[in-house]
Amino acid sequence: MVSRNRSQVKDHLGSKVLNHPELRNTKATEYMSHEEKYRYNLSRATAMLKLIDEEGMDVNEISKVMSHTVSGFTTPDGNPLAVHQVMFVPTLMNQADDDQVSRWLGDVFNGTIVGTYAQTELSHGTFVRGLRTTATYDPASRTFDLHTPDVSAAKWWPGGLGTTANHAVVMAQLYTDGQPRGIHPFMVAIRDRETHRPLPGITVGEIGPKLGQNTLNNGYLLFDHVKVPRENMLMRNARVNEDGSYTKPSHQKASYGTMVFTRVAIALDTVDALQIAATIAARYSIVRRQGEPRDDGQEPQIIDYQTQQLKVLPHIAACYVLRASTARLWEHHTHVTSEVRGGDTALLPELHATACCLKALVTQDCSEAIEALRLSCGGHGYMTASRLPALYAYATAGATYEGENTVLLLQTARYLVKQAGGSHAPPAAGSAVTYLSRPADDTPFAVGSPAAYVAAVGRVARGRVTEVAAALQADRQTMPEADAWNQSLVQLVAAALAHGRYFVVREFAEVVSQQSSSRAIQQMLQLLFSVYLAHAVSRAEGDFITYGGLTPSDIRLNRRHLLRLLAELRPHMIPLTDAFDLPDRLINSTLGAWDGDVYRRMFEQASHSPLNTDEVPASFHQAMLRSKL
Ligand SMILES: CC/C=C\C/C=C\C/C=C\C/C=C\CCCCC(=O)SCCNC(=O)CCNC(=O)[C@H](O)C(C)(C)COP(=O)(O)OP(=O)(O)OC[C@H]1O[C@@H](n2cnc3c(N)ncnc32)[C@H](O)[C@@H]1OP(=O)(O)O
Ligand SMILES: Cc1cc2nc3c(=O)[nH]c(=O)nc-3n(C[C@H](O)[C@H](O)[C@H](O)COP(=O)(O)OP(=O)(O)OC[C@H]3O[C@@H](n4cnc5c(N)ncnc54)[C@H](O)[C@@H]3O)c2cc1C
Repeated sequence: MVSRNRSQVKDHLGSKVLNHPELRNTKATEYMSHEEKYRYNLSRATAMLKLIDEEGMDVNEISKVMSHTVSGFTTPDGNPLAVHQVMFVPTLMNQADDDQVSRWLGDVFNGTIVGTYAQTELSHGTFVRGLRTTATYDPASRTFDLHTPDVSAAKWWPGGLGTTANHAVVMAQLYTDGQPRGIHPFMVAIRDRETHRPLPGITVGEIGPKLGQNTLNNGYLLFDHVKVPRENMLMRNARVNEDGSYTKPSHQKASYGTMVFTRVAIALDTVDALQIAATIAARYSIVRRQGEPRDDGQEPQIIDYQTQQLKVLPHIAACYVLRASTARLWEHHTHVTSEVRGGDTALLPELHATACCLKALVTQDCSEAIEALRLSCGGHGYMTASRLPALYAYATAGATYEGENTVLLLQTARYLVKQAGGSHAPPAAGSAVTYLSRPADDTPFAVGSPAAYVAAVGRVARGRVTEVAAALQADRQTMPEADAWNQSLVQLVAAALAHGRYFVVREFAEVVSQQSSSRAIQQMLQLLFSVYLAHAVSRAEGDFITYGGLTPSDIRLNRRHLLRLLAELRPHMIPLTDAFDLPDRLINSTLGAWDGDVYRRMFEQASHSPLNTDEVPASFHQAMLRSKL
């Protein structure tokens, strides 16, 4: 099938999903039980999977229909097949060898095999090398013995594991010839394909309610000496031969590949959630009027308060800036993956560093922004029907899963300090870290010049990285490595975030400079960029004085500049959010519909409360009688 770019995909497939016979009629799920919600979301997830199969979608198309924009409509409480689609299938495609792919993929695509990615355990998520599920090879029977040594090593969290999947890619410590060989992936049947009952030796179930995403169907899993055929270790990278001899992978972290992919997907996707939240808050801020009437006799629209502009508008700019850099990362990931498949792993370390950093920066920025946008809607933003709480719950999960953000930023920092100290292979042409080995960009700071802001963001990144690299180097002379590293953790995280910010603004500077189809569009992109940059400086004024070359007077000027820019952006707020092209059914918010009919919608949703069915609910009398009041 011919590959389509992302925006074409949206036009082509968006309407297919919205008009699909099994998807077009939605139900409110707020008052459903846990089980009813699961059934509703699972049946819709299954319809989506069939659609993906029928359409023969490629990975770009799948990324669109699995994106939060669409999946918030198809599976509003979390997709129990998300991990199957986003992690299980890609792991098979990239880590199974050709024989294994042909053995399993037919059954995966016809829906006979439904899988999950079972890595995290009760006592270990972050420290993957510390996982304690074992896979011990026995050359006599040519099987692996999968075993959970105690309850703390139970797999805990995998999405879809609870009650949905019948297979799992299990990440386990491999032992051959009595030697530990590190973490490797194994394809394991966990439930019977016909009856769906757990197979012998398997204990499996669902972990219980969470802050949000309650039908992701996260589960637990324990193995009691479960025998798995040798052919079920995924063998594209490392191999175990029949006699138990072991062949190492071409890259020591080849088995971590799925995590890199998912981090890239999460970074891209969390911006979708921000776009929805920004659209809701923008529309509500126009409709909502409150305060002393003005000359025209009307109470002011809340967006005309300067404070409200600061709460809403920078996040609209962030949608544009973060969308550009995450889309670029997605393309770069595709390129590097094909190089790695061809045996060239040279670009992998930097891809890993960038994916870690962007996943962390984007999920942190987006969850903070969505919470700010929720607060900007006052009391009504607290209601489930505004959709803002669920959007927050979604974005903040992204700060934890697929690598807790602090830990991922430390991976990036490790790469950066090595680059700054010259102890890593020099970066390839076009690398995002060449600035570390060049003199600082001394473009003088000038309010109103995006290029000057970008240079200052670069000086902050360079200053943060080189400073912490030097501190680390000095500490290494006087204390053990682990202590020296721990001594610098806070500064390392700040350095990685500063690097991420520089990456993001350079990417957007390129987007603005390359935009040539319309002068008006270019001016609008420049305005959005200026808002993003001025806001970035206002959020980290200390850094810009310490490392960025700004003076206290520049900081004061920037504060005024930001507020002026916000006033300039305000008339464009609605067209800029309309441009996200989100139909009401995808936004699904009482506050964020296109027609602005907020108050009618709020009453309409209240009418669904089961407590309003009878004038006096039976439960009231029952509870009063029991409490002897
Ligand atoms: C198609 C679909 C598209 C869109 C759909 C939309 C969105 C999807 C949205 C939602 C998805 C749904 C649900 C999400 C479900 C989430 C699932 C999970 O959470 S799965 C579990 C994830 N777990 C983690 O991420 C664990 C985090 N920890 C780690 O990754 C590792 O422990 C570590 C922190 C990287 C450390 O590893 P280790 O201890 O082994 O390594 P060192 O730190 O010692 O480093 C040594 C060396 O290796 C390099 N390195 C580490 N990792 C990688 C890598 N992945 N690739 C390349 N290189 C790597 C590291 O940089 C060091 O290099 P050196 O300095 O030595 O040169
Ligand atoms: C909704 C959801 C879905 C998930 N889905 C899956 C799934 O499908 N499959 C799967 O395998 N897993 C899944 N997970 C698990 C997830 O990947 C882990 O929870 C995540 O990687 C964080 O690990 P942790 O829970 O061990 O956190 P911890 O590491 O225990 O984090 C706790 C604190 O310790 C700090 N910390 C830990 N190590 C360090 C360090 N080295 N340096 C500094 N600080 C440190 C962290 O910064 C954090 O503040 C899911 C989790 C969630 C919430």
